[in-house]
Amino acid sequence: MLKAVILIGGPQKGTRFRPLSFEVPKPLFPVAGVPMLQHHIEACAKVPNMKEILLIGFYQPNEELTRFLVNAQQEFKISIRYLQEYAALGTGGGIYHFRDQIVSGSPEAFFVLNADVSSAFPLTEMLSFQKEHGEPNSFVILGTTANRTQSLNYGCIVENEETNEVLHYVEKPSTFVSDIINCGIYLFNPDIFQHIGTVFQKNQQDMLLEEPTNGWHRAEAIRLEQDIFTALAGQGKLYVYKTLSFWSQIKSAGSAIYASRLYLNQYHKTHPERLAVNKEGGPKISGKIHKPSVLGPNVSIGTGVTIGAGVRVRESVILHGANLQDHCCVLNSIVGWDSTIGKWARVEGTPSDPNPNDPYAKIDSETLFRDGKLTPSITILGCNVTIPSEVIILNSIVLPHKDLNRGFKNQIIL
Ligand SMILES: Nc1nc2c(ncn2[C@@H]2O[C@H](COP(=O)(O)OP(=O)(O)O[C@H]3O[C@H](CO)[C@@H](O)[C@H](O)[C@@H]3O)[C@@H](O)[C@H]2O)c(=O)[nH]1
Repeated sequence: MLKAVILIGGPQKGTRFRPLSFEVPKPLFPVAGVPMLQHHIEACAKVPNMKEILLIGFYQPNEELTRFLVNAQQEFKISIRYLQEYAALGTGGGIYHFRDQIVSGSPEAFFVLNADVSSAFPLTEMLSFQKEHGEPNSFVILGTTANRTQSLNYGCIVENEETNEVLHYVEKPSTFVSDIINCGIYLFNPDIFQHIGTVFQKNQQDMLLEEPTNGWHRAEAIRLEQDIFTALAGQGKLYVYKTLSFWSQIKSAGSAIYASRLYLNQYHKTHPERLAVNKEGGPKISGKIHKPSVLGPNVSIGTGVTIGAGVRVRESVILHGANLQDHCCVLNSIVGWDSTIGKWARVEGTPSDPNPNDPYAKIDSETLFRDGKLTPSITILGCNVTIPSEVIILNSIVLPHKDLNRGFKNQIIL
């Protein structure tokens, strides 16, 4: 029997997602029309013999999360539970803290997935790889290739090219180590807890030797990457399965639009019913869309959205209840819940897509500011924002409930 754990983190971590994360926890933000996490859950539920999915994080359970869990359990007919950490315990500390829940029922193996990635999730392939390669109780990291410069933003893996054993692991190195990067998707078995346990014991001893500190939970804060993988590399225990299928991180709102595009491409095969097509009997788009409007490519429209005549939308996410009035234009933007864009207004952002001429390029999740200036990025309208008619909003972030009276360029409107 198998299980899966999804690491959903907690509120402090979603800062590059503001102001969208004010309304909805980042893991529930819609990517390609469904909550980010649903893609993980769908992939896990498809794996034969999968018995349970555990979400581990330090969000306070709220109505939105509970509703999502109840709906997902019904839709995917699998047990899904949320386990809340008492503090941020890191990527290894959370699974260690809840190890009894994970090993209950004696799963022979379990997946661990970072919530903030989009992927084709080749989980069954990882299982077959584990059976064919490596020692019976070895662990598998999903890897992909990045270009040299961007590899520094990820965990980097040096492998034995014949056996795929991980010989060397460095988390976000400062100089080039390898172009194989960690995708944040792992296949473990209960043996992993012995390794995490050793680090926990050591942390506890170190703490006893130190001056009393304020973080009493520090021994339990353990990072899989730096504390576990680095030590396991070269021990014949850790292997890398390299995928050629799509994979991208979702750190910023801009990368959510890019991830939507990746999933929408996949929907042609996996979920054609979720795609709008221009034909009789095609999927019904909720909301009122007038004929001369042009939507796409890569546009997701939430429920209850109203779109007037002659509207143009591309590379954007329109969240539920928004109202796009006649002839407005929305490019590379996220339009928040219940926001209104006036007639002939133009809301535009700058995409941060990976270089299309480099097959190994990844999306750069830029910081908000560079050299004291706002980095041009997609435009984000928080919820319930009103943009007047005939103005231009360019590369800006508008906080919720703003009623703008003119156009803005390269600004955060508080
Ligand atoms: N439960 C829990 N989850 C956490 C915690 N800290 C982080 N997470 C979750 O763990 C995932 C990794 O988050 P980060 O710690 O921010 O790491 P990162 O910069 O995304 O890098 C990781 O992912 C890359 C791939 O996207 C890897 O390349 C890299 O090696 C590393 O694993 C995210 O889904 C985040 O929500 C924690 O204390 N508790």
